[in-house]
Amino acid sequence: MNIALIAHDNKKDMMVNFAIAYENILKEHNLSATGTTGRRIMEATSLQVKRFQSGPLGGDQQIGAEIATNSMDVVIFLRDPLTPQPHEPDIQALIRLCDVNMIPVATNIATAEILIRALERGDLAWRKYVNKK
Ligand SMILES: O=C(CO)COP(=O)(O)O
Repeated sequence: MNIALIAHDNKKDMMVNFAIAYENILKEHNLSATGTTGRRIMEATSLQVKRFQSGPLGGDQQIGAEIATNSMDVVIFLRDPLTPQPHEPDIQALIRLCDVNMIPVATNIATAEILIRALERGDLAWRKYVNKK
C-alpha cells in the first residue's frame, strides 16, 4: 500500500511517536511524506520515506497529485486546527481529493490509530482493486 504521512509543526512530535510505535507495520508499505515530516520520521526510525517538498512550498499539492490519480491508499495527515497555515487552500484541496477518490484519510491521531490497525488487519485490502493511474 502507498501511505502518505503529513504533520503540521505542532503535530510533528506526535507523528514521530506514531511512526516509532507502528514502525513494524509501516515498514511493509511504501511511505511518502511532505519534506520536513519525512525528514523527522527518517531521523527517528529506520523507515525509508519518499520526501516531497515541504508543505508550504508545494508538498501538499505534490501529494495531492498522487491522490488525484488514486495512487495513495492511505493518508495520515495530523493537522493543526488551531494555527493558521499559509497554504490552507492546498490542505483543503488534498483532503477534498481524498473524498473524491474515496481514499481513507485520518486528520487526527485518534483516527490514525484506527486506520493503522485496520491496515494491519487487512481491512483496506480492497484498495488493491481500485483503478490506479
Ligand atoms: O505543511 C505541511 C502540511 O500541510 C507539512 O509540511 P512539512 O512536513 O514540510 O512541514
